[in-house]
Amino acid sequence: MKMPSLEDELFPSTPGKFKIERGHNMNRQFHRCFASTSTMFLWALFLIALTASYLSFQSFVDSGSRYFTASWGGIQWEKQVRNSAQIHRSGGMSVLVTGAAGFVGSHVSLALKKRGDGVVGLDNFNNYYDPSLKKARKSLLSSHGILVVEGDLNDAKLLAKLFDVVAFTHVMHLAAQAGVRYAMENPSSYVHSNIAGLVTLLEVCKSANPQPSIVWASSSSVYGLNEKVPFSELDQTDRPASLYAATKKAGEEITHTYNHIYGLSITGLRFFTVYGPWGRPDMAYFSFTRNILQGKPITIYRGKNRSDLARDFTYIDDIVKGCLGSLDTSGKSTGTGGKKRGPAPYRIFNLGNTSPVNVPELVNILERHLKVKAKRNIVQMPGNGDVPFTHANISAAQRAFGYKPTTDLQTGLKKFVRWYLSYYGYNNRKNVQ
Ligand SMILES: O=C(O)[C@H]1O[C@H](OP(=O)(O)OP(=O)(O)OC[C@H]2O[C@@H](n3ccc(=O)[nH]c3=O)[C@H](O)[C@@H]2O)[C@H](O)[C@@H](O)[C@@H]1O
Repeated sequence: MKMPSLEDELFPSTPGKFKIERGHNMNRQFHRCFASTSTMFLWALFLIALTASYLSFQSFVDSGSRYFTASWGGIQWEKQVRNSAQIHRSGGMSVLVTGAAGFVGSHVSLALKKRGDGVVGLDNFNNYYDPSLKKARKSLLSSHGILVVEGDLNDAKLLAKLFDVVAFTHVMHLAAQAGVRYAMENPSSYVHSNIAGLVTLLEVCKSANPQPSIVWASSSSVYGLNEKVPFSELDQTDRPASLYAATKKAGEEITHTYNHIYGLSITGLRFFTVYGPWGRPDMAYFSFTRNILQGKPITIYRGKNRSDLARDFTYIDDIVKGCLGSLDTSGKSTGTGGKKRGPAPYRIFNLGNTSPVNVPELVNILERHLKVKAKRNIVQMPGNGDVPFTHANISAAQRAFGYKPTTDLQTGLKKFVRWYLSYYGYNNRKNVQ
């Protein structure tokens, strides 16, 4: 005798069994047939209802998770983005400013808005330095009608959405992992923002229709071990002294590729140690000010043979003028639908002050403005990516858009100290990291 298979057990109404009954009673067969048809109908209905409720649940979960995990999206949000991007002057531009809650980003955003351009900011508000300072900058921008969207450069969906909502004419790309010495502590953050984030942004820009023109922040640090002064854009830049510098140099090569293949208009700006109000707490002039006011010692690095280190410190307002000049003269991208239609501009400019000041002199100026003596701790410069000096040749930027820095370190630091004291107070009541 054949043993019932597992299949037989699960499906007792096999065709064979049904066959036997059919031979005995037609009436019963009819009823059974009718009964099984209506059962099948009910089952089908049940399955349809189940599928429909599953699908609607899924879409609820999808949209719900968007609302719970992302701070962007929705009709209201799109309206805010459009308002912020609105142009209020003839011949104006709509600019996506990345790193808008950062030091340079917030200043450039305000300057653009004030002259009637549309601005939408993007910033990930990371905690490399005190995020409350970034939030305060965001509030300042918001009071001038500028929206800063919270999101990361590597979020391609968010970037694409922003370009869906606004046909940006320009991108001012200032978001980056900054800081020369921190690269030894957290190398991957430099790759994440300065390489991966840059490529994500360029991918979205190259596919946008129309393509925007891009102006972005490179760095004076790309000159690395270059000793020829002042530093010219034509000098060698293949000997970076830090991973930070290497990622900025890589950015210059990567943007060149996108210019070459896709026809994106690119301008790279090599900033020289930018300082000023609303600045970065990780930079020397800022942390020195905090320590001097708190009576704490400051560490001053010294180079080979007891030589002082020097920087071509550049005041923020001069940098802002350079950024706006670059945007105004950037020329158009030539691609559409990800295809190049002709050659597009590729430019690199130094934006410096052209008069380097050594670090002990920077401290002297701060002492005078703060009316407090610094406790100086002078040590040999550690091998952590620093370069002994920087000095910009700015003739290329001068020719291209009349760039001419006008603020010396003495004047610029006075403005910085005034801001610092009004923001933090003499007792540094706000927690500066
Ligand atoms: O020009 C640039 O491209 C770079 O300028 C700065 O980098 P850096 O010039 O090193 O600025 P600070 O960190 O403020 O240092 C200024 C000077 O003070 C010195 N320093 C710094 C910190 C310290 O505790 N002691 C000290 O003597 C440094 O060695 C350097 O000579 C910025 O931090 C970078 O993000 C930027 O890209």
